[in-house]
Parts: sequence; structure tokens; C-alpha cells
Amino acid sequence: MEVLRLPLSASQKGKLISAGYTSIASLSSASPSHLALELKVSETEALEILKSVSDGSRLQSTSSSFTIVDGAQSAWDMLQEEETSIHITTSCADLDSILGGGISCKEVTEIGGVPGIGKTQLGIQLAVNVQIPYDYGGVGGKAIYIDTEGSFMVERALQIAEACSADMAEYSRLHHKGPQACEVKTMQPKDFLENIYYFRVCSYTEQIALTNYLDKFITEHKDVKVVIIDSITFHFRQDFDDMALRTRILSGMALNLMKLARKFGLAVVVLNQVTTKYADGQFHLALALGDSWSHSSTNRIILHWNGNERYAYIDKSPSLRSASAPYSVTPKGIRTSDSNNKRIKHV
Ligand SMILES: Nc1ncnc2c1ncn2[C@@H]1O[C@H](COP(=O)(O)OP(=O)(O)OP(=O)(O)O)[C@@H](O)[C@H]1O
Repeated sequence: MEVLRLPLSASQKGKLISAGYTSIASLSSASPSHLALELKVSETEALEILKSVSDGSRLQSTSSSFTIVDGAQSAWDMLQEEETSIHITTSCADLDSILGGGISCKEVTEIGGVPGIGKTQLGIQLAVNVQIPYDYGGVGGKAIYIDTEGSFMVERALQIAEACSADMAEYSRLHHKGPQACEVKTMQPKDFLENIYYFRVCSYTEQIALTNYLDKFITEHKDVKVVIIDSITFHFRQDFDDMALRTRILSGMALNLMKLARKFGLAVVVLNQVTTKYADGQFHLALALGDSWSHSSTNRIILHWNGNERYAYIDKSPSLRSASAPYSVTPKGIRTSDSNNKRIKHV
């Protein structure tokens, strides 16, 4: 339950949110004196706030016990659900193959990598590919692109959309013959761009507000099947002295994103920077805000260089084995690596 739903005054809610307390769970271990200090209110007021929280959490546990009973699933149902789960292609056959078909809907996938490795390119590619219609083996959805860094280039999105549209026309020519060919429509590059809802966020408060607003937006736009955040940690890497506050805000945001993925059956893709850390006499790649963020995604893919070639590595997943695959960034977008094509042909 969010603090916004508690019977508190607007100013109390505002103070809680500014201090990073966005959910009841985030307040569960707060003491009155600590809360008073953080919200700059009297201890009596802090106590009143905590009483509302405990009433709210009692209410939540009563209602959630009904939800659990109502929504109980057997392990068999879960397996069926997993086997029929839908994926968004990355346009790289090798990467799709190690991912079990592409980026999984209903889950949060974190994609990390050094600057210039192709995170934004992959993000734009997914925003286009999610729209590939069912007739072409796609998901037929729309995309939300949340740009925190200002790295989304609309000209590049158009280029990738043009390539996707051309590929669809080619697929149609090869697979849809006779009367069927007239029924199956290819999409124009303009259609792809129209189906990407773009949000530019310039501060972490805007990012929190937008994350909280997504539920409402997607309820009104149910065909959204992917939410891309480029990048999740950008606004949290600077001007943040209070690490506990940062961890609380990030955990609250991660929880919200996971709920969205489950509720609407969509893929949440969060892009993240990696940095190098020195430990045990060696340099290791580490995700930005690693410790405070590391439990927040279901799957994690690391993009890295191997010589002159780009590789994607599955670093964490509850259902996929660790594996890596080469990929290319071409003028048409993300594609299967040429060198891998050659290797396959030579075998
Ligand atoms: N039109 C294009 N044709 C071919 N390659 C391109 C094209 N546009 C971009 N690239 C490749 O993509 C790289 C940039 O990728 P991208 O912006 O996705 O990196 P990033 O991982 O998001 O980096 P950062 O963390 O700095 O945002 C370029 O260095 C270039 O190699």
C-alpha cells in the first residue's frame, strides 16, 4: 500500500514522500524519534503518522489474505504460464536463443554495460520490436520509453523503425502468399514512432512521480507491453549524501516496477551503467549502485566487449542458465553478429 492512500494530511504525505517513504513497508521499522527527525515534525506528530501506518498495514494484511486465497495458483499453473510466456525479440538470434526467445514479459530485466556498448540501441530496438504484430510472430504492443539521460535519439529510432518495416515487408513477401498476403498489413516507420510514449525525466523526484503514475497511464493504455528506463540510476548517482534514503527510494521504485510487470504482463527493461571496481588485486565490472539495487531485477544481462566484439552475458536469472552471445550494433539496429554467422557457415 502506498502512503498516498493513508488518512494523513497532504503536507504529511508530502514530507513522507520527500524523505523517501513511499510505501507502508518502508515505514515498518521507523521509530517515532527517527521519523520526527527525518520529517522535521514533533515526536507526537511522528507517532500519529506511525499509528495511521499501522492501521493501514492491518487493513492491507486483511485484504491481502483474501487476495492470496483468491489468486492462489498451483505449481502446474505456474509452469504452464511460464511455458506460454511471451517474449520480445532483440533482433539478434543468438541473444534471443540464450534468453529463451527474447526479453520476457511479466518480468523486470536489467541491462548493464559500459558507455557506448549499445544499451540505448537495445532499448530503442525493443521499443520498436514490441510492436511487431502477431502475424509476424511479435507481441503487437506499444512502448513506454523513460529517458533520464537524454540519450534517446528520434532519428535513430526512425532508422531502426525503417529497418524493421523493411524486414516485415520481406517476411510478408516470403511467408504470406495468395489472398493471405492482402490481409496481413506491414507497419510504416511512422506507425512505430507513434506507438512509443516518450517521457523525459530530469530529476529523481520526477522519476519517482512518473513511476507512481505508470499504473494509471498503463491502465488507460493497456496495449503497452514494454517499459524501458534509460537509465534507472542516472539521477541517483549524483547529489545523494543520504545512502539509506537512496536505498529506500530505489527499493520502492523496484517494487513498483515488479508489480507493474506482473499486473499488466509487460516487460520492464531497466538500463544501468557499469563501473570498474578494484578488489582482490583485479578490476571487476560492477553495476552502478550495485549493493542498493542488486536484488531489484528478476533477470540481469551484462553487455561487454570481448576484443572488438560486443557480447551479452546472462549474469542473473531464476530460470535461464548463465550464457553469453555476441551481437552487433548496425545501421539497422541490433543484429546477430557477423562473425558468429561466419562461424556457423564454416562448421
Ligand atoms: N547508426 C548507427 N550505425 C551503427 N552503429 C551505431 C549507430 N548508432 C549508434 N551506433 C553504435 O552504438 C554505440 C552507442 O551505443 P549506445 O548509445 O546505445 O551506448 P550506451 O551503452 O547506451 O552508452 P551510454 O551509457 O554512454 O549511454 C556507438 O558507439 C556506435 O558504435
